[in-house]
Amino acid sequence: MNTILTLKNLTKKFGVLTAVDNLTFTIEKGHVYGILGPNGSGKSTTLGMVLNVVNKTSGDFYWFDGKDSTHNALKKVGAIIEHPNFYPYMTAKQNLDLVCKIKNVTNAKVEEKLEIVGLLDRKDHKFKTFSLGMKQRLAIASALLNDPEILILDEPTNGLDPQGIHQIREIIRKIAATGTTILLASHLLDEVEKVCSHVIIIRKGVMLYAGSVDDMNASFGYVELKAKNEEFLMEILKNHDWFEKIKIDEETGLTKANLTKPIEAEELNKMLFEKGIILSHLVKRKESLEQQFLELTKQNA
Ligand SMILES: Nc1ncnc2c1ncn2[C@@H]1O[C@H](COP(=O)(O)OP(=O)(O)OP(=O)(O)O)[C@@H](O)[C@H]1O
Repeated sequence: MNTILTLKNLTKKFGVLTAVDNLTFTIEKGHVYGILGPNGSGKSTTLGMVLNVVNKTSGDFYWFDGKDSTHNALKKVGAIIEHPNFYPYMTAKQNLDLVCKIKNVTNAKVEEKLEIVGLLDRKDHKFKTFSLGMKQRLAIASALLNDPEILILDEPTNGLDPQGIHQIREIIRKIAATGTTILLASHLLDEVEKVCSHVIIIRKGVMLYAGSVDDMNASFGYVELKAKNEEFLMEILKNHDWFEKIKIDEETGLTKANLTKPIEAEELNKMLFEKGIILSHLVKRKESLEQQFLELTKQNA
C-alpha cells in the first residue's frame, strides 16, 4: 500500500467564499510534499479537512486504502496544525510522557524522539524555559511518539529566527530519511524547494501545479529575440514546435518564446537564418523557480 492520502474534488466553502476548490491529488508513501501557496490560499483549510477538524462542503478524501474510518486512520498520522501547547511548569520529558498517556501509546520512545529533534539534553528542563524553536521541535517529537506513517506540519518555521528555521528543516530531512512521509504547508517557495521532493501549488483554493519539485525546475528556459521583420519572426516561431507561449514583451519590445526542448542558441540562430530571419538580438534565459512560481500565481490571480 503506497498511497497515504487521496483527495478527490475536495471543496470547502465559507458562505460565499470558496476556500478550497475541487482539490484532487494523492500523497504517496516516502516523499516529502509541500502545499505551497500565498497567505489565504486554503492550505490550512485543506489540512483541517483531511484531519477532521474542518467539515468539508463537497468532494471526498480518504486515508490509506480507504477501508478504515478516518477516525482510526488518523491514529497513524502525526500532525501539528496549531501553536505547540504544553504544560509550562512540566519538563519536556514529563510533557511527552503525558502525551503518551493521552494517546495511549507506550512512553518507551520519548527519549528517542527527543533525540531526533535535538532536545534530549534539555529533557529535564521546563517547557516555559524553551525558545519558540525548541517548543516547535518538542511539538514535532510529540507528533512522532506513535511512529506515524505521515507527519503533517502547517507552516513549521513561522516566526522562527534563521537558526531555528535551519534546525527545523534539518529535522524534517532527518525524519524523511527514515521513510516517514511528510506533508507540510508553507507560503515560502524557498522552504519547499529546500525540503520537499513534491509540491502542490494552490492559489485561492485552486490547484495550479502538482508534481515533483525537480520537474517544476526543469523548464528549458526561454529566448528573447529581435528582428526587423517582427511579424515574420512571430509567424515562424508559432509554426515551429520548439516554441510555446510566444509574445512581445511590452516593456522591452523583444519577442519572447518559451522553449519546449533543450535548444542551443547557435542551433536556434541557424534555423531562423535559414528561414530568412536575421536576428539583431538573441538571448537565452532560464527563469528561477521563484519567477516561475510568481508567474504561475500571477496568471491565475
Ligand atoms: N472559519 C472560517 N470562516 C470563514 N472564512 C475562513 C475560515 N477559515 C478560513 N477562512 C478563509 O478561507 C481562506 C483560506 O484560508 P486558509 O487559512 O486555509 O489559508 P492558508 O493558505 O492556510 O493561509 P495562511 O497561510 O494565511 O494561514 C481565507 O480567505 C480565509 O480567510
